[in-house]
Amino acid sequence: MTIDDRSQIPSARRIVVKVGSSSISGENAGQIVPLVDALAEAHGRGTQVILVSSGAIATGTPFLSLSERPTDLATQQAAAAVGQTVLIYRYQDSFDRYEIVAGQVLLTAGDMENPTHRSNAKRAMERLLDLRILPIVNENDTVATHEIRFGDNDRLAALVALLVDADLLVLLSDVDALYTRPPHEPGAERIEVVGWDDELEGVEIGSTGLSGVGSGGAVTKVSAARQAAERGTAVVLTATSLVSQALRGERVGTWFAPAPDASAASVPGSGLSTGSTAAVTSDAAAS
Ligand SMILES: Nc1ncnc2c1ncn2[C@@H]1O[C@H](COP(=O)(O)OP(=O)(O)O)[C@@H](O)[C@H]1O
Ligand SMILES: N[C@@H](CCC(=O)OP(=O)(O)O)C(=O)O
Repeated sequence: MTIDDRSQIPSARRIVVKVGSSSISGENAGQIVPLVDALAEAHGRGTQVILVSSGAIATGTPFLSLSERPTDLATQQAAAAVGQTVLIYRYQDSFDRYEIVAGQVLLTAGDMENPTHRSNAKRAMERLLDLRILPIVNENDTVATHEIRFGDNDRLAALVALLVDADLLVLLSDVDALYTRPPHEPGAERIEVVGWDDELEGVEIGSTGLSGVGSGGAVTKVSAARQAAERGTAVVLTATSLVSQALRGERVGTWFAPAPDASAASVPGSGLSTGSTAAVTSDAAAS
């Protein structure tokens, strides 16, 4: 189904929620519990929920006795190998409170481009959802290389949303919305709605935030949101602390309106769509 408005979110059939490293690692590791509460609430009303979670490298870093996120690929892979198991344990421990079983799915960019791997991933995901298991997806960091890495999980989340034909993609971050400029800068204003085909004229989108933990920043979030919206999947970009309000359909974050005729904007066979900029519009114009 097409979700045209936030108020329809509670009746979504299938949603993908993406959370970034900065929101669920380090001093924010405690945010896993309220995140799981919100996902369990949606799961409990019959929505099929897929979580795309970053955080393997950030979670693993202290276990390697490193004080900062490693910069070289091999140490990132080592940190991810250690951190991914800890991360999944933390999620499952929290989902146990609701008797929800999670399933780990690790994907690479190559998997999404290779038709056989892609259909294998789709089949596995569909089966997990049929079985009422909640898939937790991350990039397969230990086998990915610089050339094939997604580079950020925002794009991975958009690809997963398209793969499983989700009604809604929720991109969570450490800021509550997309702003007209990096939110710590003076004069930054919250953007309520972005039309699927408008240009973000005058909007300054920075890379990663002050935490130094994430890797994508708002650039990758806007790009991922556009890719999904152009293909007809609605997107909410908001803070991890507002996920339960977002999933209840409250007016939080930035709403990326889905294209009414998704096929018109797509590139056949690529799984992605064209266009590199989005636009700020008034609420009335875009919704
Ligand atoms: N125009 C903007 N609107 C919102 N956030 C922005 C903007 N420009 C830069 N950012 C930054 O992007 C950061 C989110 O990206 P990142 O740190 O990679 O987080 P995550 O780990 O959640 O992916 C925010 O902390 C914010 O400071
Ligand atoms: N796959 C990596 C994600 C890298 C990353 O930091 O992504 P993000 O926090 O979404 O910007 C990990 O789990 O550490």
